[in-house]
Amino acid sequence: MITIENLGIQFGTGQSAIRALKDVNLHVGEGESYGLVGESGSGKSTILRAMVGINAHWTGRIEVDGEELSHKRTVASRKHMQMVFQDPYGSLHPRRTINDTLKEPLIIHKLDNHDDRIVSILEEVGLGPDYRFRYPHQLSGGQRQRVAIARALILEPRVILLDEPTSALDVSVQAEILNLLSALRKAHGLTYIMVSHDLAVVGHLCSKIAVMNRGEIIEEISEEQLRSGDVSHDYTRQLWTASQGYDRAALQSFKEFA
Ligand SMILES: Nc1ncnc2c1ncn2[C@@H]1O[C@H](COP(=O)(O)OP(=O)(O)OP(=O)(O)O)[C@@H](O)[C@H]1O
Repeated sequence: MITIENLGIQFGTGQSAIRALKDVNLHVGEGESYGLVGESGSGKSTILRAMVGINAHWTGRIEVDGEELSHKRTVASRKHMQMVFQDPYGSLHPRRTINDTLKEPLIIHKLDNHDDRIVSILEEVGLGPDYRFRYPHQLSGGQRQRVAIARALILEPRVILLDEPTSALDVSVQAEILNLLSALRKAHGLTYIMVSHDLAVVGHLCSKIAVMNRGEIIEEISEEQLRSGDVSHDYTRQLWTASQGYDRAALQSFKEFA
């Protein structure tokens, strides 16, 4: 479904140039959920931004659903690949009702039956029709992120790119949103790429995970490796230990205390 070959991006020139991506290669099968983890600045979001055309000066090859992407995306080509951002408040217009927010992509992409589509998508993301004419500030963080997911889903895309979709939320709400994303993927046969700096969050949703460091994928790990911790790269092991994190640390300190 998604194939990326030798993807490279440089920001700036000369001495101040940053090679944000260096020959990134990855493949995501149809209906799969693929995670990108790594510390801040490792290049995770840059991959998603190149795919949706926000970063347009990439080199290499990106193929989605059998179509090779050009550097400039057309409206039609954007419909099938939607992105959900980290900050649901920042990504929703404060003076637009939820109805207006959900209607906008339908108008841009010339889809009909606006009312039916809006009511049904709100229900799918767990928000009843009462929310339809509210403004973002009248919703909780989790509810706002549900609206952002509805906005992506209303165009019936095949691919959704998730850029830290839960990191602005409380831990209990994070799990709800991850469960919702997982259910939607199964119900609609969606393909996901999800970025996070947290291996535990990505592990909740993804069956394959690429670990990034300084613009490169240094290791790709499977669900089984994630469970067992059988990883080869030291950096991946550090991330894995941190994700097992606090139970073990707590146990260790308990032993020391005893
Ligand atoms: N538009 C830009 N102009 C200049 N440098 C950029 C730009 N976008 C990203 N970078 C740089 O590219 C590198 C990768 O950034 P990117 O946002 O992809 O990292 P990330 O792994 O997603 O980190 P984070 O988790 O903090 O979002 C960083 O060094 C960043 O400063």
